[in-house]
Amino acid sequence: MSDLLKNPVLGNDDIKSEIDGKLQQEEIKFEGTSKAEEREKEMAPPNSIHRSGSRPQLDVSGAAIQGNFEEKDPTILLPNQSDDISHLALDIGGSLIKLVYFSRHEDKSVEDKRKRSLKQRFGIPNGNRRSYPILGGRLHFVKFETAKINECLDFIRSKQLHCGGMVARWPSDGMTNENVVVKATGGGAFKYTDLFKERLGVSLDKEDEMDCLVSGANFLLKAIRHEAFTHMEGQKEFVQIDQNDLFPYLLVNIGSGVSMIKVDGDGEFQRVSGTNVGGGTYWGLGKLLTKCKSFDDLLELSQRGDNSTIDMLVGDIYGGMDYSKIGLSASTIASSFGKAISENKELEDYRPEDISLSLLRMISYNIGQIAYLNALRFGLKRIFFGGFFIRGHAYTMDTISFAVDFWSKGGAKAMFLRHEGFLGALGAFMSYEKHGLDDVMVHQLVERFPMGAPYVGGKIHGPPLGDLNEKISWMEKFVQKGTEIIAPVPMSPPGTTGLGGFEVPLSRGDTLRSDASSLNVGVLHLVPTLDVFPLLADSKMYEPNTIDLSDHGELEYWLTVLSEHLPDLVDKAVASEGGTDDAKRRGDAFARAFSAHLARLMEEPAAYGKLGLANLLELREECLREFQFTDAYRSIKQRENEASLAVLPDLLMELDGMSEVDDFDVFKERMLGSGNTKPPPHKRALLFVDNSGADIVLGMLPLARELLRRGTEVVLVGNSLPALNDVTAMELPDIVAEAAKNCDILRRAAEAGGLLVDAMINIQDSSKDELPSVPLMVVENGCGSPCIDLRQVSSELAAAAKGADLIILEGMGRAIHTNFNARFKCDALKLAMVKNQRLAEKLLKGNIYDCVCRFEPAN
Ligand SMILES: Nc1ncnc2c1ncn2[C@@H]1O[C@H](COP(=O)(O)OP(=O)(O)OP(=O)(O)O)[C@@H](O)[C@H]1O
Ligand SMILES: CC(C)(CO)[C@@H](O)C(=O)NCCC(=O)O
Ligand SMILES: [Mn+2]
Repeated sequence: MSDLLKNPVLGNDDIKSEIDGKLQQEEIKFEGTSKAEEREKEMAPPNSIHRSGSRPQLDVSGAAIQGNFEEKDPTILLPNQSDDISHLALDIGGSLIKLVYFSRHEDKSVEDKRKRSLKQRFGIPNGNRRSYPILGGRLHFVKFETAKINECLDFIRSKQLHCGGMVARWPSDGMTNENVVVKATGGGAFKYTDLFKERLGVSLDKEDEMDCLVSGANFLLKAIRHEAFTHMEGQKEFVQIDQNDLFPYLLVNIGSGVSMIKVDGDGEFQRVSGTNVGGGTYWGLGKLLTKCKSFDDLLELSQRGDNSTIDMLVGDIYGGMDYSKIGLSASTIASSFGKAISENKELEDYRPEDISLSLLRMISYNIGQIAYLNALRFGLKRIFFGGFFIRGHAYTMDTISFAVDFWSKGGAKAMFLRHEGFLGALGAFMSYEKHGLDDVMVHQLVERFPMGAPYVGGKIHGPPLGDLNEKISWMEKFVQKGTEIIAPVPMSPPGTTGLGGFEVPLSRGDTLRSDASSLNVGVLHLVPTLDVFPLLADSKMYEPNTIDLSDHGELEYWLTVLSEHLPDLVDKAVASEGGTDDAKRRGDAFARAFSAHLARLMEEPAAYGKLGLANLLELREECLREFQFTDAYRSIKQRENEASLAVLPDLLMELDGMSEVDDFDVFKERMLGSGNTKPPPHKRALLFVDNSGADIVLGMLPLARELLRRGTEVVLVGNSLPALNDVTAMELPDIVAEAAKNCDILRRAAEAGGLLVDAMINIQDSSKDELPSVPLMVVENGCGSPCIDLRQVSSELAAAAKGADLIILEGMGRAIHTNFNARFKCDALKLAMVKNQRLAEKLLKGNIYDCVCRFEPAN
């Protein structure tokens, strides 16, 4: 007997259960597709739509190479290529307007000598900036109620999203919008054409709604890691879809109405079914029956509901008995709302909570069932559900999953998409072919979760606050009034529906666990210069995180560690900015914001997608940057570097006095050989460095020096952005230059590697009395976190890695928290001191302050 039969009131206890168990992740299989089904499949209307992939012509007249002609991929300026492609796309549906818009990254990259010499050596491409004009920026996701379209128009105007690429040139000149065309889909693209022309002066370029849903879904499933997830009995489990095994699938978009689309490939699909009983039905009927003022209120009501007061159950009909012969238990819903017929009650006699739940279950089950039937009809293995009816709501997803599971007898599983309601808008955005978004690869996208919107009473109100001051003053108001604030403070644009931010569940579920999260999506950063680290043994199987935070105990522990460390971090951050009043305000706001993130994650660990310790640590750094703390450890790092550099000469002398460097067994053998055999030195070593001060100066530099002495090229790999007291790539050349003052080996290697700017000339006319040295180089790793995800590294690191045959990962973040279990194509050495008791015990069966030395030779 299935679970549905035993317990149709799915939820209650099941839903409350904590997120520590795991769903079995299986290939979804239907038990056989019959001949009749095959026939049906053939009879389906042959209206598959194929989309042309042609790209518009570039205007290359007057093209000129910018900068150095000798570069491998120089930037080409196209002065006559108009840049007025819009950076906004819309999906105007029956209930909601969805916006996807793009903001360009400021190009802060400086072409210093270090970079130029790396380019010469490795031939690093320019990040394809021109071939992907859209890259190098952020994609934002926002929604509004269609009924409040004016707010949407105001938002577009306030952000100048309607001005295309010309905003920088003529910011306030209304005339410039004349030729701007904005891609739009959904029925409203037709209905509101004139309104957009009148109010914003832009023309809407209509894109087919189904076309957009499909290209949006295909993009997400291919380009975003862990976009899809299953949700059963309160358990969310991210699914990694194999890009080469994505099609065919059934896409069920639950908007106001429901569309079911069989997707066979990019631009290859067929709308096979639909139902008019959808999200609009739930919200519309719910509004009439409960007098609720908002969709969220209605959904919240359902969480306290008991539908058996309204629904007619099998037991109501069968005198409390199961109808087991046909597999129905007494508690199965026989007829939604059926109890209302026989009782002599008015609408007022029913609890709105019960009505809402009954309605939600009726509609979700029905959609789940129709979806299953269509999947069966075409022999489809996967069903993805999108549309804003789902709204990240645990109970809704559980109900749909349950229906699919029940009807398919466990053979099929429903899957959901994190960007649920934005498929159409994303698809419309991608139809700007000049953006080249369809070529984006997984490793070029980074999702971030800024503390976007005011957060009160466990709820996020309003749109993300872009302005720093606005953010801080909101946080301050929050502090003053605490949880008493229930209404959002005025902000622009008012009255939007909870966008860009995240909400903390209101109740952990008296009856139902809420994860009232209207938007669990962050801002998508597109970074064209990111690459997959080429020395990973198996990049598909690679998992950076050593610690799995889906284990509740682990999550709790690490969240506590981070919150306990917070006051100290704030002190340091404030001090790093001179301890001014402004810095104090920002520090305070940072602390609130970061605590809010932690609280949110404690409540719902998967709120921001799949969560690992590395993500948490990066979130903290991002949050600091968000409140403009660019380098909290700046002065501490400086002090420690100076102190260490002062004792370096003595250390080097001591090391030189030793017969051989203090080594450890296997690595020692690989380096020094045994007996008479002297193994050849490595050709090039990548040293992923960690902390400033003694760590880099007295640890890694002497190690680099030993390698250089043996004739191994050394590449120091430093962070692109500051994180804790980690040394950054930017800081390394100066540290090396200081160290080189007292050491010939380092000096000559640094010269050869282009690190000593003044000495560059000497290399050119090659000093006669010195033998040429192997180079010591510095590359940035592409990240700003104490950990490193090797699926997303800088192109210069990827280029340097191509000739490397030794990797040394140093420090807790890079060698233990992440990459402890990573396997490489070449020799790898992982070095760290374990500064955490729990890790020492659990992971290494050792003690705090033990040192880890893992040497893994290439197979
Ligand atoms: N804040 C909200 N306001 C109104 N409806 C919401 C809200 N949040 C979620 N919903 C639900 O989402 C549905 C709309 O989903 P979606 O935006 O995907 O569809 P749509 O594009 O407006 O409709 P259609 O595609 O049928 O034209 C609503 O009918 C409602 O059930
Ligand atoms: C009409 C659309 C496509 C508009 O998005 C949608 O609301 C829908 O699919 N409605 C269901 C219509 C039907 O197939 O019965
Ligand atoms: Mn829609």
